Amino acid sequence: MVTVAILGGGISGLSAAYYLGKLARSKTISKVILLEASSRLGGCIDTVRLDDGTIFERGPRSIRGQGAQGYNTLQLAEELGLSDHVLPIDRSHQATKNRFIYVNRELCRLPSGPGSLLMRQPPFSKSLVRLGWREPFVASHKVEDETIDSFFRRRFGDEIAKYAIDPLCRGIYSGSSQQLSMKACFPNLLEWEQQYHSVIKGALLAPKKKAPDAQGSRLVERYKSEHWSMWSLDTGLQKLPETLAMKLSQSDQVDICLDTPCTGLEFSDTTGKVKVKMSDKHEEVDYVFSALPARQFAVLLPSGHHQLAALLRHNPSVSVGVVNLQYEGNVLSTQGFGHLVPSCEPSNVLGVLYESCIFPVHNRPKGNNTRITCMMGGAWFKEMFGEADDVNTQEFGEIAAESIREQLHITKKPFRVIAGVVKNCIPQYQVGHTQSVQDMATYITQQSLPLSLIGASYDGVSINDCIHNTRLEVEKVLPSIEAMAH
Ligand SMILES: Cc1cc2nc3c(=O)[nH]c(=O)nc-3n(C[C@H](O)[C@H](O)[C@H](O)COP(=O)(O)OP(=O)(O)OC[C@H]3O[C@@H](n4cnc5c(N)ncnc54)[C@H](O)[C@@H]3O)c2cc1C
Ligand SMILES: C=Cc1c2[nH]c(c1C)Cc1[nH]c(c(CCC(=O)O)c1C)Cc1[nH]c(c(C)c1CCC(=O)O)Cc1[nH]c(c(C)c1C=C)C2
Repeated sequence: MVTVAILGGGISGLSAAYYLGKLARSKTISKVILLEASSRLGGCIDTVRLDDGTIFERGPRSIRGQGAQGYNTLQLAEELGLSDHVLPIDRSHQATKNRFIYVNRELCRLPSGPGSLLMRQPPFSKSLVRLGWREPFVASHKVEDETIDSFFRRRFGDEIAKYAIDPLCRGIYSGSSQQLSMKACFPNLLEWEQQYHSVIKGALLAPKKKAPDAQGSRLVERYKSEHWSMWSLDTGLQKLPETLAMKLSQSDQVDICLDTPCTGLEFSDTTGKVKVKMSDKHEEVDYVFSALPARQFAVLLPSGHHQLAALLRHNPSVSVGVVNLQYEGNVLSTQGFGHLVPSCEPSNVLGVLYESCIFPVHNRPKGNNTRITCMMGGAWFKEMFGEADDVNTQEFGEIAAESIREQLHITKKPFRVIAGVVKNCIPQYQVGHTQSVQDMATYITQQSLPLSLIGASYDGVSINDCIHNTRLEVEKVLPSIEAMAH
């Protein structure tokens, strides 16, 4: 009988336990222990549910439906019985179409849809078509990897790099386009440059990916027929890890241990087993899935594996100040998903989400009120606010309220402000990241370590990526885990 340990109770760790239970042949895995350091499951997914019915997200708020990864999460939601709890947003919704950047004290709508590519919209000096038409004629470079900023500057010019790509990197990674890796974050575009000598030509000529299979999922069919773009859940995204945990706790094989940090690992050459250390005890298991942020996993490795530890330390993770604000009345004059602030602007804020517009059912049910979330820090956290452990979160609330007053012209005072810091929450895939991940895999194979690395640190930070990559990894290693039973 085989025993497995999963380190980390975020969405990746929980998905690993779920797919092991779903895909393993009956009774081959006798026990799965999932260790979570904190007193809560879900990791970055963190919904605040207030007594008056208001729902705020401190972490992710929406999941995209597109592609194999998006379909997989919808399928998971359906398997968990969450179909009737899904809050969809369709492609014609304001939150899909209206995304803004705040430049020169103005909110500027980002182009969406083919028509808007032809129009000049501030802050751009020309239409995106006129800014980008030369790209197919720009000489291509054979580079292994480079920063996102350098790629877009050389192919599309400064304006696109500054006003489209820089804020995009802030709105997904809380990161700097001058540090993030093109190969890790936008691999297709880099490939198109190599293969077609142009991103635009690649977009037009590359064979279109076959539409993924809906796998018989009714929720995926609804996504397609109702033209959804993204979705959440009626009581917030936390319901996803909560329901996963509930489902897992119905199994005799799974043991979820909260407040139980893993403090170290030891790999035995003789038995092939792994000693999983906790503060006051240990467990011997046959296989380990680490769903921890890479740098936090690095410190758990025994000293003999310093080469793997060094690779795991390649990327930093950044902290994000998250401030949820609630106002009486409908104070938002601009409807949309939110706005991002490019790094060239003199603002402490990365972006502002117009939560009431995205998911109005999460508003306080009685009365007219507005919810807004402000995010700050990220790759600039230290230079703006100092060490994440030392910040005064009240100051964050004040900065957020002031930025909202200035950027959205909301002069009313919020009646509720919830400010906090989500520490080291988004990994920054720096140049060379893809190679590091490959080197980690090679090391694990060469050393025959009974270990899988899953989670946001490796191959995509979105919830979709975390769940889908975990599923692929479980499918890949399950035969060898099952073979240990004999
Ligand atoms: C502010 C914010 C907004 C986001 N918005 C979106 C969005 O809109 N859409 C989207 O798709 N994605 C979004 N993301 C990204 C997404 O939420 C995360 O990448 C994803 O949830 C990471 O999941 P994970 O399980 O890999 O890691 P985590 O959620 O970080 O989980 C790791 C877990 O390991 C635990 N742990 C740490 N050390 C130990 C130890 N020694 N022993 C045991 N346990 C340990 C931690 O307590 C944690 O619970 C957002 C992220 C943030 C921070
Ligand atoms: C300002 C900080 C952040 C905002 N959202 C995130 C951060 C760090 C995190 C985040 N947002 C998205 C993802 C998932 C990406 C995916 O592949 O699914 C993550 C990790 C979704 C997203 N949000 C914005 C964009 C352009 C995307 C990409 C996918 C999509 O097009 O839907 C824009 C955006 N993010 C934030 C704001 C204020 C904002 C405004 C336009 C906040």
